[in-house]
Amino acid sequence: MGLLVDGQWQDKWYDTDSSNGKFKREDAQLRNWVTSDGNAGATGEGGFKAQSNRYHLYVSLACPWAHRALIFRVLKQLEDIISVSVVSPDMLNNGWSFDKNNHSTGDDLFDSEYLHQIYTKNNSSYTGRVTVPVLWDKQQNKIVSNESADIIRMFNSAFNEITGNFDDYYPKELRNSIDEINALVYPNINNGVYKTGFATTQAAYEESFDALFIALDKVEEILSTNRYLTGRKLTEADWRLFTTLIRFDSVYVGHFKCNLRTIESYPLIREYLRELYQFEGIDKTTDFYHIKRHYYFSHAMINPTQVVPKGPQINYKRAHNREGFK
Ligand SMILES: N[C@@H](CCC(=O)N[C@@H](CS)C(=O)NCC(=O)O)C(=O)O
Repeated sequence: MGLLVDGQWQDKWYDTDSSNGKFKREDAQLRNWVTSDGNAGATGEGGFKAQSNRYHLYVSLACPWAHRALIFRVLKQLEDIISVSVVSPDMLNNGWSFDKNNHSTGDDLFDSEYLHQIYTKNNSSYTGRVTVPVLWDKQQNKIVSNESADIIRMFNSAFNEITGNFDDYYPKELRNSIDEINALVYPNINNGVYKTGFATTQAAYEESFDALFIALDKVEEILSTNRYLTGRKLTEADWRLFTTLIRFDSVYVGHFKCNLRTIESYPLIREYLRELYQFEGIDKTTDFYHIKRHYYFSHAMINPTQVVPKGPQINYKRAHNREGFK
């Protein structure tokens, strides 16, 4: 675990001393957009036109943020258009690696050993954390984006003319509701589990723990009247929540001490989670070996023995009861 400083790799854990034990996630720095015509998107520079076989996605199958991108690649039928390399689940002294002997596909573009080499290929004096997902432009040999929230919006619409898939997970009429749900889910749940698990003081831990379960209770309440988070239509907001829910009972309950309740103990969320998991193509984006191995083996500061738990045994494929909801 570490980061790049002026292009040099430094092995360092997150600094929580300067924030009273609170984990603060660094903002993604590389924020260009692939667009259908190559014009600049909401942030960054232009020049990234949607084209078949031009872009490559670097992911970890363990990571909830990278998982979003993989899900949108499947939902939007981009599998033949955007290629993928998967890092090893073990993120140790050199950060994410491409060790083919340890469950990585290898780096299909440059055969690099570590993901930080992709960041320095893009900018030889880069300073910052080396995170997944990364969207790489094979034509210009540079990083388009390392922000999953942006990457899923690009995938949602930029390639529509190429794939003929016009499914819209961020439709105009629902944008306000989606943004509202994201504002509840991101800080309290998606990032909330990390804030809880990486807290290094009791007070910081309890603060995010409480906020996390208040937010999950709120989600349970929403799902009592709505099939999906914003109503009848499955949107980006649901997929953003899904990647945390599917890791929750296997990892966050134990490893991150998010143990007031399990997802299996929420009568509505557990069914909703199954519905999303059973959506076509989603199970193949979800890998519980990578998920459990990454967290329990890589965070030696939290789990020094690196022993990975065998359970829990949960059948995400059993029938769910969400069909009745309108
Ligand atoms: N804002 C980023 C966050 C990505 C992120 O933090 N990924 C984690 C893996 S789950 C990572 O690569 N962490 C490495 C590190 O922090 O050094 C996004 O959503 O794309």
